[in-house]
Parts: sequence; C-alpha cells; structure tokens
Amino acid sequence: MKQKAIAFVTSNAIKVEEVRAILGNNSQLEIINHKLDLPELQGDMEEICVKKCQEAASLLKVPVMVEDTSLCYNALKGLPGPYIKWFIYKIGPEGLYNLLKGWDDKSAKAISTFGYCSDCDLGVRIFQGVVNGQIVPPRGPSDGFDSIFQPDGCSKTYSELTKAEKYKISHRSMALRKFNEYFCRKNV
Ligand SMILES: O=c1nc[nH]c2c1ncn2[C@H]1C[C@H](O)[C@@H](COP(=O)(O)OP(=O)(O)OP(=O)(O)O)O1
Ligand SMILES: [Mg+2]
Repeated sequence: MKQKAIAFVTSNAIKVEEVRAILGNNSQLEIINHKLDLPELQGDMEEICVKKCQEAASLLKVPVMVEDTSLCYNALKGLPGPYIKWFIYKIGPEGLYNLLKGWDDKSAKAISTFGYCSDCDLGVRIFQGVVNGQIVPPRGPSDGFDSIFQPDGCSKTYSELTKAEKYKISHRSMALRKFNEYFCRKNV
C-alpha cells in the first residue's frame, strides 16, 4: 500500500511518466502530478531547484517535489547546465552538437536534481544523480537532449535505448533511487 502522497510539481509530462515508471509499484510513495511551470531563477542547479521547490511548497501547502535537469559540457565549464531547456528550444540537438565543433573534449554530464519539501519552514532536501557521457551527432528520435547524449560504457544514445533501458541507468533514476532510499530509511 502507498504510504505517502507527494505532489510532483512539473510542466513536463515525460518527467512524470519516468518518475512513476522508475519508482514502480513497490515504492511507498504515491506521485501525484501537479502541472505547473514554476519560475526558475538563475544560479547553479541546486539553487534553482531549492527556489523552485520553495515556490511549489508555498503555493500548494502540501509535501512537494520538483526536478531540474542539467546538461553540462566539460569543455564549456558546465554550460549549458541548467539552461539546457532554452538551448534545446533555440538550436535543437544538431545545434547542441555543433556547439562543441571547436573542442576535442566532447564529454558531458547529465544531471538530475530533485528537491523535496514537506513543509515550507523545514527547508529543501536535495537528491542528485549524475551520468557521465559524450556529446555525439544526433542518433534516434529527438526528445530533449536524448539523441545527442551517449552514456559512457554504452554504444547507444539515450534515444536509442528502450525506455526500460534508459530508466535503469539514467541520471533521473540515480537521483530517484536516493530519494526512495531516504523515504524507506526514515519512513517520513
Ligand atoms: O532525461 C532527459 N533527457 C533528455 N532531455 C531531458 C531529460 N530531462 C529533461 N530534459 C529536457 C527537458 C527540458 O527541455 C530540459 C530541462 O529543463 P527543466 O527545467 O528541468 O524541465 P522542464 O521545464 O521541461 O520541466 P519542469 O516544469 O519540471 O521544470 O531538458
Ligand atoms: Mg523548467
């Protein structure tokens, strides 16, 4: 039986689908989507996530979680990072690959940062998952940056993996595993 209901505040339906699939039926957590595109302040990825989570908690006044995804190019000292959404929107996967044309180092990190807040006064707990990989010419269906990100040790891009394969290794599943462990341990 599900023991704890958490409002996952996100405008992104794919995130909701992934979170439900990754947590699966065994989780004690019941994820209820609240579809809202929250304001995202500038800053590093943790700061953005904390502010987004506080905003969600003060609006809804129930336990909330939010997630922020970053794609960090090592050659560009971590950019686009949390601003990846606007890069995808403006220049697409091809443009994201071309950004590294002048660099030999094509390595990057896909990072998922979850924020959880049970009460506005109690602060925000952060859970992060990081996957190292390479930026490659687009392969597979275009969904966010999936077609240009090839995890290290894998011959396929995220786009070329089945959903189940991506869920097993992704930045989001690594962060969610920590999230789930926290709730199992604390039973909060
Ligand atoms: O696993 C992923 N694989 C490929 N692309 C991904 C992934 N996860 C997020 N993405 C895209 C969506 C958005 O263009 C940007 C992150 O921006 P981010 O602000 O975190 O997401 P969002 O605005 O779509 O939803 P939200 O309302 O939860 O902020 O990277
Ligand atoms: Mg967003």
